[in-house]
Amino acid sequence: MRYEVIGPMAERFDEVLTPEALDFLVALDSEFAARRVALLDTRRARRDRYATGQLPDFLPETAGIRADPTWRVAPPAPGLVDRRVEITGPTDRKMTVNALNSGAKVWLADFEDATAPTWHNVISGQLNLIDALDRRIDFTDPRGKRYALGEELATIVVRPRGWHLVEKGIAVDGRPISASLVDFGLYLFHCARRQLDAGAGPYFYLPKLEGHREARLWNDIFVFAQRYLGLPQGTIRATTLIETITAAFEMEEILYELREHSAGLNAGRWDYIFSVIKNFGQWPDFVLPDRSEVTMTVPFMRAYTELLVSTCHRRGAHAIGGMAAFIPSRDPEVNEVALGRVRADKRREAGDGFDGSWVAHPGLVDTCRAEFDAVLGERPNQLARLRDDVSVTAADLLAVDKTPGQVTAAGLRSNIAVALRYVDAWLGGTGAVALWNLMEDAATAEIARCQVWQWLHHGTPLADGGCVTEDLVRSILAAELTALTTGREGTERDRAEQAARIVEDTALGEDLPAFFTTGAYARYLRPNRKPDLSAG
Ligand SMILES: CC(=O)SCCNC(=O)CCNC(=O)[C@H](O)C(C)(C)COP(=O)(O)OP(=O)(O)OC[C@H]1O[C@@H](n2cnc3c(N)ncnc32)[C@H](O)[C@@H]1OP(=O)(O)O
Ligand SMILES: O=CC(=O)O
Ligand SMILES: [Mg+2]
Repeated sequence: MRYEVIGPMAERFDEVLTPEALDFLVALDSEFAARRVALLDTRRARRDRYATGQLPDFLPETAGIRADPTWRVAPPAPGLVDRRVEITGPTDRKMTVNALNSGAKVWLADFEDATAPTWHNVISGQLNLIDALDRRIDFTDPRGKRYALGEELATIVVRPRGWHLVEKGIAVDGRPISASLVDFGLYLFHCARRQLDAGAGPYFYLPKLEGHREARLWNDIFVFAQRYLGLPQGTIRATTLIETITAAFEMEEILYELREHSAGLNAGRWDYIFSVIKNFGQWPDFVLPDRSEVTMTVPFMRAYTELLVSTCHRRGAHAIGGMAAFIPSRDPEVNEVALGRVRADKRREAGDGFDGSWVAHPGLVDTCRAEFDAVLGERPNQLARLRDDVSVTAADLLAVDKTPGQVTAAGLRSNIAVALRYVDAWLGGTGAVALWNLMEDAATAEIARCQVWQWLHHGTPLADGGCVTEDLVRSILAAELTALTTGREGTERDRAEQAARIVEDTALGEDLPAFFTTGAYARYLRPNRKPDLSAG
């Protein structure tokens, strides 16, 4: 097999893209690329079945795994015993230093929801991880602010991109390679030994899995990679995000497949909501109210998190909570509301038995820690707290019609504005942004554009009068585009117009595309350093 590096070699990229590291990626690709493609076909077929009215259920063929009380996942690895606060964020240099110094126990170094997958972001992110482990990442920014690693650093857990994405910057036999394999493979190749030397290990978060066969693929990749690199089997640890409705029916099986390498499950709430709309959005019983009303306490979300905690603890695995999207604000009143919402969210999670949770911003670390401290005290986790009181059925997981709330004109406008502005930022190379006091990333933007599609598809009535029509959506999109482009010239203006086209293509069509990122990446993000504005 022949590889070709298509992305340009910026300064020091040769330290990441060494011949040996590229050989490793090729070995991963030749062993696993076909299985990835087959699993993506399975995803499509499953979605087609849901389109004909079938609903998911717990699998009869794996009932034995669920009924067997004897198996457990591996005990927590060094650095992953106490995970009461985890900060997430992209891997640019400043965020890397800030996240590692934030006081959180874990940093989820994100190549997924929080990163726009430009070639530059992907490779420089890997370089930053290497530099952080070598403690040569300190720098002074143009404002004169000094960034330097402190003494007590968060444990790094890398989240590679999901199976749906490819990386065009590296081709194997003329095809773009799987983005998951690039992010996983480069990090493992360069950083596994560095992490072991530092007393931790190569740890991962696995995003957007749709079932246990995808977990089995990851497990087989881990076994192969450890053998290839001479690492003891079981060195890698992975926390799987349960962020699709289909994976919610296979939590036990996912833990089982990965058990030697598993570090638990995480409640990826935003992609979860996206997945519910994506899979069942065409059915009237699944129409959701305004995004702000789909909270963690509505019945179908509550069922999902309760099942997650009880499943994890029965198997000795960490249950990690999700992201409250509120971020600190410089406006004291707004800030107080945001902190209050985050506090309530983390209090509920700690009380429910989660072992820790996520924050999106260093300013929220203390809030999250205080809530988990109040429940955990000196204990590093609450794995011993079995939730035998929990009993969740398939109907509970699918009780979307019990979600209270309304669809409003403001909710529709907000979704259109968020989708447009987020996609615009993403095309410009930024994968997480603050919009109207909320953290928005790929998962939340997917909800926004899918809700527009869903309401349009059903001609959903608006609580304020009228209903959602194509004319209405187009007129709001046009107004939001005007607002966004005011004062912009040239390529900046072109980028906003591209973003509007992406929103149109992925929210206004007859069919609902599975991800906006796949088409937008194929068409607009070229593996050159600057976003390519000549496409379309
Ligand atoms: C659905 C999911 O998957 S959730 C997980 C994926 N999403 C994320 O990880 C989002 C992470 N959060 C972020 O990217 C950022 O917080 C944003 C974009 C939402 C807001 O960032 P900003 O606009 O820079 O916020 P703000 O100005 O308040 O930041 C203050 C400081 O904190 C830093 N900071 C903010 N968030 C983070 C973070 N997550 N990690 C590290 N540093 C951070 C900023 O870099 C800034 O540093 P500086 O003072 O040295 O310049
Ligand atoms: O990745 C997390 C999510 O909520 O989505
Ligand atoms: Mg997600």
